[in-house]
Amino acid sequence: MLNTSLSSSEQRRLLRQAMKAKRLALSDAQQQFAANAILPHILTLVEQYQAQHIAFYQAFQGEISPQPAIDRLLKQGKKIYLPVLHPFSAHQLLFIAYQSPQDLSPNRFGILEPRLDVRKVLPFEQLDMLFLPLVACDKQGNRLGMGGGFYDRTLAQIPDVVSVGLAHRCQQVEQLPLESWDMPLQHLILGESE
Ligand SMILES: Nc1nc2c(c(=O)[nH]1)N(C=O)[C@@H](CNc1ccc(C(=O)N[C@@H](CCC(=O)O)C(=O)O)cc1)CN2
Ligand SMILES: Nc1ncnc2c1ncn2[C@@H]1O[C@H](COP(=O)(O)OP(=O)(O)OP(=O)(O)O)[C@@H](O)[C@H]1O
Repeated sequence: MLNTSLSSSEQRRLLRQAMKAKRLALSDAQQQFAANAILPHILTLVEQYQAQHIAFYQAFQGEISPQPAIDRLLKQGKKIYLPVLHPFSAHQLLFIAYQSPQDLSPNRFGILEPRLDVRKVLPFEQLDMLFLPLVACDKQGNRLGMGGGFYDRTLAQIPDVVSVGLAHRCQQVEQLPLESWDMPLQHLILGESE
């Protein structure tokens, strides 16, 4: 996978392109299968850490969907949050409480997010667990995202949060080309698509 004649940023760009295409090529049935396959692993980790305030995301462009877990954890009385693009601060995320699909509208990338309501913003330090989407990951738990640095910045600001990457098995490579600011994940849950 690594081609040493290319710079790290060029390798990362090419890997992003290839892995986004892989994700998008999965059928609806494969997506459904994978989303259900990760559900028990998510529930076990939440139980293990006794997490109360938990952030997920709304899947887009072929990302593995955490929706079955969101629905189940809401029923258990957990507090669920979703990332919202900060209105003024570039490349920063806020986490807003989520209760139902009616709370959501698309942001500038077309990703569904809760409407910004200052009363629903969670201070970073209160977040117990953060489930993150990714474009590619490796066997050491390193993560490559969409390239905005949103989650790397967030993780740098919440060093104590339990970070869990969610992905399709086909998004894992042997070793990612890394940069100094990359934040490794504590856990990785990979869904088989069939
Ligand atoms: N589901 C989900 N939500 C998420 C993320 C994510 O990766 N997945 N993010 C994780 O960071 C943040 C949003 N970051 C994003 C960064 C880049 C692009 C994107 O489509 N970039 C285009 C260029 C578009 C443009 O410049 O206008 C591209 O890569 O082609 C989308 C989301 C917050 N919410
Ligand atoms: N903690 C940080 N503080 C400031 N800048 C950062 C930080 N982390 C990453 N960046 C910047 O963000 C940009 C994108 O980083 P990178 O390509 O690693 O994003 P990514 O991990 O793919 O995206 P994301 O984290 O949003 O999923 C880089 O230019 C990097 O310098």
